Amino acid sequence: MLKVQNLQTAFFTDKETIRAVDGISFDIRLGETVGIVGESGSGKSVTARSLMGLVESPGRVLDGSSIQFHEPDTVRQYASDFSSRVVDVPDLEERYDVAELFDREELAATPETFGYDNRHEVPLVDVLAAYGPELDLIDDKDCVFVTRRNGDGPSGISDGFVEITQLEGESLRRMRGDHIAMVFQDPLTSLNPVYTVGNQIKEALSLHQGITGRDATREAARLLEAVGIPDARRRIKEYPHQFSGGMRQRAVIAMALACDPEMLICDEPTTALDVTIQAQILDLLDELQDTRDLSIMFITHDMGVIAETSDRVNVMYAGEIVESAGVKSLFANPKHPYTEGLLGSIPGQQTGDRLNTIEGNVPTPNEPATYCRFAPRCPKAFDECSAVHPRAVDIESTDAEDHTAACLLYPEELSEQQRIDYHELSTDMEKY
Ligand SMILES: Nc1ncnc2c1ncn2[C@@H]1O[C@H](COP(=O)(O)OP(=O)(O)OP(=O)(O)O)[C@@H](O)[C@H]1O
Ligand code: NI
Repeated sequence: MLKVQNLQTAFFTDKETIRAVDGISFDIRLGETVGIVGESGSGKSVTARSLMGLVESPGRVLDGSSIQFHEPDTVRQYASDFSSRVVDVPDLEERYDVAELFDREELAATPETFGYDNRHEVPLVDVLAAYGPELDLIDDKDCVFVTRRNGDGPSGISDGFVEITQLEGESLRRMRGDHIAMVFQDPLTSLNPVYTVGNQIKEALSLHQGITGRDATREAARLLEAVGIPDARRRIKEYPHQFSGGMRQRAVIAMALACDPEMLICDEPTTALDVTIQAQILDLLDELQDTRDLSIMFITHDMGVIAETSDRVNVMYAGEIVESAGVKSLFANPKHPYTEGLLGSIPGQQTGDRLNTIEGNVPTPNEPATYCRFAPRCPKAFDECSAVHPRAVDIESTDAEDHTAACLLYPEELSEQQRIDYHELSTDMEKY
């Protein structure tokens, strides 16, 4: 559904360049919940804002980043609404040899940037999505999405994606409302205090689904009921301040659903709520996901919440993903010392009487990562950790999902010197 590759988002301030998101890759499949977890300042919210095209100056998503939204109906709709922006992949594949593109100077990437060892394996579409304009393969302004055809016109499109980083104006607004919706920590940022809750939901219905008048009133009440607000017909006439915190967050979720999105991004949606209400909201999201086949990206700093919500998890630290795994594998077999630290700080999980938290704070990533950013806080760090940047290593998984950890302790079966070479030289594992 969503494929994020080498996403880099930086803030350019007078003083420094903050690499808030520094080359992360992950994907989200249809109907699944993917968790993003990490301490304050690790880059979770900037990741979410990047996916929504909501990064504000002095920040921007850097060239070479790719965010692909794959959903055939969406792609067909965009192809018909923005027809000058279609790129025909099979046609380009006939004209360009991917391996040769890596000889060009404009391609500031290696096959590894795209997740491949060998340049002949990299699909042209991946290069196109991130570097199409730089390589003059596609036009800078026109081409926002890429399709594979097996027939003429939008109905002939069988596969493809919308490249979100290239969207602007109307096409971006539509992606944000119609296809990806967001729920924030504080429901009051999404609700306008001077309009009734019902009117705000009706506004979203009109804007994104073209439902107006009495139909909209009926639908708004139905949505409030669906998110578990009792006496919905009466409550749509109330203002946000007449709702409790938990009810407000339910109303915000109803507003998000009024757009009928395929994907929901939840940025700490329950952090401001007390524990009982938090559990109710998590149950609600779970139920909505089942009934609507929603894909959810769930951001939290709380490993306990991850355990309850997520199918797969990406652990973020200082702008990077340091570990990625299925939720069972991550909890049963955490590999990165940072993940171990996060798991150790779940209340109720401590051994002994001292609360087990990680000392110190997330550093501001204001220079390229040439070493492990967690090393200064890591109980298992050794000298080379401050000199070599670790890359993601495949770990044997305890469930069906891929499991990777970016840490110089792995691959475990190698000697320390071999591991350092492996990370430093990006050598093929087969060499060992
Ligand atoms: N508008 C901005 N200008 C400059 N730096 C920013 C801006 N927004 C975010 N940052 C920086 O980007 C980094 C990541 O911030 P982000 O908000 O994504 O963290 P987070 O993981 O969501 O943390 P939290 O759990 O506190 O919400 C931080 O170092 C932050 O200071
Ligand atoms: Ni945040």
